[in-house]
Formats: sequence, structure tokens, C-alpha cells
Amino acid sequence: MAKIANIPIIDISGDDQTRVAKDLVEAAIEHGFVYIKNTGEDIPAEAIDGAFEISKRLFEAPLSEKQACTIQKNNRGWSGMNYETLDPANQRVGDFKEAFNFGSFLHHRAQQPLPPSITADEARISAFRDLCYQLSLKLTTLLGHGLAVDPPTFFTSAHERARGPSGTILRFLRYPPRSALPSTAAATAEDVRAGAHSDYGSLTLLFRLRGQPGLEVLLADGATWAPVPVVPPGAEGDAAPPVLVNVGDLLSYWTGGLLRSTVHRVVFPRGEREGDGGVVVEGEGDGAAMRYSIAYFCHPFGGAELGPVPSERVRGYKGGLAEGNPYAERRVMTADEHLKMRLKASYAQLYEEKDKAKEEA
Ligand SMILES: O=C(O)CCC(=O)C(=O)O
Ligand SMILES: [Fe+2]
Repeated sequence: MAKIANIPIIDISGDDQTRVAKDLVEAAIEHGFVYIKNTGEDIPAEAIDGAFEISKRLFEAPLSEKQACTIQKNNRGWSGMNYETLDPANQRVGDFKEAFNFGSFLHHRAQQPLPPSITADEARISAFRDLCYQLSLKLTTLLGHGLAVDPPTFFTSAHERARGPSGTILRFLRYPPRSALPSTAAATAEDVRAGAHSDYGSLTLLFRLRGQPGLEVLLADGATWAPVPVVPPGAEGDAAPPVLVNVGDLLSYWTGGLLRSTVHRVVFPRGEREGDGGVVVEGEGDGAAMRYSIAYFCHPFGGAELGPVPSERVRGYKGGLAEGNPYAERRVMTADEHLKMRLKASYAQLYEEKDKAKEEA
């Protein structure tokens, strides 16, 4: 069985906040990933359960309801099977997943079409998105302190809603098992549920369900994939699995590569893969079930500039931006410019269709 990634679990409610901030920074440097112990204080287990229940209802809604909300260039809405390709250089077909992106809400009202099956839940989705936002702000503040950025609130103030619109997205995801794929769209042994990628925002919060593994991180050697268990050793007794947090490209830019925007992917359960003897990661996978996850991609306001922040630690770091991230070489000016570049690469169809329409007009 593949060795699991050695990602630490941090309890951010600890009394010694200086220690918490330091531990968080070290995890972000070494792994780019950290588990935040779920004490229920930031995001209650019931709120997570509720969000997954809405997600299930959304994906089970009639196709026509979802299609009416098809994803637009504003990155909001529904994308169907194989529509997004997170690793276009290496994937034969798009990701084997379905997703629904929620942009910002105004007074708990969505600013985008929603499938009628979930419109009654609009305020609950908005409230969940707000909980994710508040936790993200706690984390950006801790990172600011841990890195002794001048001022330590630097990252957090770039995320204040008053600064302007941001690319922040709450995303529901559903990955079908191989057995649910039509024979015309069968997955080969090499196919993945989500291609290798780093995240486009500053921080990502990821919620997963027990018994639904599949996420893997690329280790620092640039060659080894390590599974990231939903419930890591030490968290078995907690009310809910820890929230998995990872550094996105923007925090990596802001810190000149000191914080790692680690490449990751989602694979089909190993037991379902051809020729590997039915090994199931962490003994909890049910290869015949749908896999659900929820990601909160936190972004600063669109005009935020992504140059290195004032911090001795960042200044003293000579490593450069992460290897293995093809975008890391490029210096980008603002959060908005960066997001547009990444979306264009992963939604070829959406951008081609629109460009063609423009040419024909
Ligand atoms: O579903 C997961 O576990 C991870 C999804 C992911 O990495 C993403 O959507 O960016
Ligand atoms: Fe991701």
C-alpha cells in the first residue's frame, strides 16, 4: 500500500497562538497542506453534514436543471463529466467529475442561477460559505503572524470583502465510480478523477467524507504520489474529520515560493484500478460509491498584487517558486489576471466555444 502523506494536524484553538502560527507556517512550508482539527468551533459538524446533503440533492437533480446553470466565464455554475481538465498536458480526457461553483451571495441571495432543487437552501449555502470565509481569515492572520509580515494582517486585509469582488468559490464536487460510467465513456487505468494541479487561490479548505479516499499529493521529490487520508492517524475520535487546508498559488507568489502550492490530484479507488490487486487505500474506500467533496477556494480581491510581502523570512528565502507548477515561473500582476489565465487553461471548451462565436459574429 502506498505510504500516506505525513501532514500534521493542528488545533488552531490552542492557548498558545504564537505556537499555532509557527506550526501552521512550518506545515505550509514543508507540505503545503495541513489538517485543521475539527473542534466544531469554526465549522460545526452539522453545517458540514448539511452542506453535503444539499450537494447530494443538487447532483441528483434532473440534468436539465443542472444544464440550465452551466458554468460561465465568471466561473459560476455547473460543469458536467469530463468538462474541466485540470492537467491538460497529461490527460487524455477531462476530469471524471461533476462540479457546481457558487460565487458570492448578496444578503444570502445567490448572484447566479441555481437549480430549483436547491433554491430553498440558498441561505444555508451562503451561511456555509461565510463560515469558510471566517476560518480562512483566521488562517491568513495566523500565517501573517507566523511569517512576521509587516503588518501581520497583510494577507487578511487583502481578503476583506470591502476591497472589492474576488474569485472566491464554494464548490460542490461529485465523482462517479468506474462502474457508473457509461461504456461509451469508460475510464482507462491511467484516467483520473481530477488531474494533477495546484490550486488557483490563496488557500483552499477541503471537506471530505469518511470512506471516500482518492486525494493524493505529489511529494517534494516530484515523483511520488502519497494518499491523503480523510481521517489521519490521531483524528479517529473527533466528531468530524479535520478540515484539510492547502496553500494555493497566490500565497506561494506572495511568499516567493516559501509557502508551497503543492500539486495534488484525485484518483479512482485503487481497488478499482486494473492490475493492482485490489488494494484499497486506508481500508475505507468503497469503490462502487459516488465520492463527494466540498472545496472552498479562497481568493483575495481581484486587484490584489502578488509580489513578495514585507517579511524577513520571505526575503531570506532563496528557493524560488515551487517546481512542478508550470505557472509558478510566470510573474503575474494581480489575482484577477492570474485566475483568468488558469481558467482558460482548464476549460478549453468554454473558451473555444465563446471565441468561435465571437469570430462568427
Ligand atoms: O475532491 C478532492 O478531494 C480535491 C479536489 C481538488 O483538488 C480541487 O477541486 O481543486
Ligand atoms: Fe485542488
